Amino acid sequence: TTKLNQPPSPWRLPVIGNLHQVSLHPHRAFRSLSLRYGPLMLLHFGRVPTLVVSSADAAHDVLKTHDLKFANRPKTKAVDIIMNGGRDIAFSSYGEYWRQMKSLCTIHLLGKRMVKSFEKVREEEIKIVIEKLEKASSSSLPVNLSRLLLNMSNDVICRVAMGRKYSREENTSNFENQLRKVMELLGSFPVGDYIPGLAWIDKLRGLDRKMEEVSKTFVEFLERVVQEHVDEVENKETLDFVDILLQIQREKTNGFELDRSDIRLIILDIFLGGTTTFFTAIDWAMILLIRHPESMKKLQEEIRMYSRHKLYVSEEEVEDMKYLKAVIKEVLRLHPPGPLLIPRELSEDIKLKGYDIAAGTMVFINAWAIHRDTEEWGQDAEDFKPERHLDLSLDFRGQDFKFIPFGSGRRLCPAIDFAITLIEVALANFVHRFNWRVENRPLGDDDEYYLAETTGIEVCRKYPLIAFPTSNLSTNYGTTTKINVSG
Ligand code: HEM
Repeated sequence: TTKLNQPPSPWRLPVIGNLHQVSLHPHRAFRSLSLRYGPLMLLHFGRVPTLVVSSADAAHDVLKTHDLKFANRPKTKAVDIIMNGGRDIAFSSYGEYWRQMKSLCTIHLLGKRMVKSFEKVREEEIKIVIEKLEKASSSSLPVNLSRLLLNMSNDVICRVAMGRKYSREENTSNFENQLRKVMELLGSFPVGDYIPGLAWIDKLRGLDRKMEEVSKTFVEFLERVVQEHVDEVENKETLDFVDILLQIQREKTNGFELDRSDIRLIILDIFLGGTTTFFTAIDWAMILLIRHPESMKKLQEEIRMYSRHKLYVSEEEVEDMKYLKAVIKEVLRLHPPGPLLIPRELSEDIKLKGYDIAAGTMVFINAWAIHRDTEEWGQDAEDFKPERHLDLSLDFRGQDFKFIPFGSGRRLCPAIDFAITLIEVALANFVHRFNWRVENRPLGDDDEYYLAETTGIEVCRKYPLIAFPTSNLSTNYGTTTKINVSG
């Protein structure tokens, strides 16, 4: 090792390495360290060498120049138990199986034509939220907007993936709780992954048992859903993801060989990839707009210009709204739902910017830090300023390495259109129909409260957004079905 030129590393402790420096907010801890040690920094999580990438230039080298070599995901115990040994899209190693599953999802499930086919589902679910907001508005009561947005995200994904809501109406709490448990366990920190000698601690904490339990519950639930689809006889107007996957299984479309466990894993992946990310993006967008009234006003004016006299802003109208798109880009810049993307693993030894990086190194791309880099974004990089995107042709599809909320390269998120379409139309409607306010905090700690983050790899706002909607319409709404779309 004396001959190797390794990237700079902070001082580390025996056995645990740099684990004590990670903190509850790894993206923040990594940025502080990278300001001292540079944009390519080598840490050690127990026995696992871990490269942290914190500049657009270094991200370009990893995600573009050496994309193929960085295309694996690290295997963790949680992935192994819950995701069936990582035989799925998000976690499996780069290879033939992953290639097949990803192209199947990109083309058959998440392509533009499919996204369009679910327009009605989005509209219905957004109107359900609008109806609740109208009720709160007429009685001047606050709503737990975060809860409403999370339910909406869940319900859209449920209907798109499985044809109906397996949710609150019938025991959803069960389904939603299980989903939350999976997320928590996938983001948990099994000590044994990094320090094998201490794997007994995970057993003692009951982590292994919880993972096995949650995996079993999900297999049973998803198996029931797939079987219900097999047993269905009626011809459906709109096919959901399970229908399409079963069709592909029957017809072996494009040579895809799918078994039941593949179908179950794809659906689970869609839930894991979709639910919190949608919710997180809209939740941040709402609080940032509420706290920046000048941006809120500009956005409301733009929406009114394109959709005057309409009760519902359609997806077609949203297409031309440049300021709305700039707002969403700014939200994803400041608060990417996956601030460190999803970790990668290097498959062979390479040289990167003159440094030697060994095969097996785990890699975090600190998108959060890159999105706030003053060299790339200017001195006001920390400020919420949607205007900065109006003159930039910068896109989030993985070509501009200073802006990578959906990642880049082979592992790019396959659901960009799917995600952005819902975020745009939902935000346009909530902002168009209502004026919003939140109460000032009695202790004057507004920033600490409203901008606080959860811990872990997927980061949302910590505290629920309790807000007061005031309807912009005098119309009274009874039920969702009475809402007149054309106005
Ligand atoms: C605002 C919404 C979303 C954001 C910000 C987001 C972000 C990301 C990121 C950062 C990655 C990792 C990329 C990389 O390693 O380079 C990813 C991967 C992935 N996302 Fe998304 N995502 C969103 C919505 C969704 C939705 C709605 C779905 C499913 C319907 C989804 C499914 C996936 C899947 C399956 C992968 C794994 C791809 C692979 O490993 O090849 N995502 N996403």
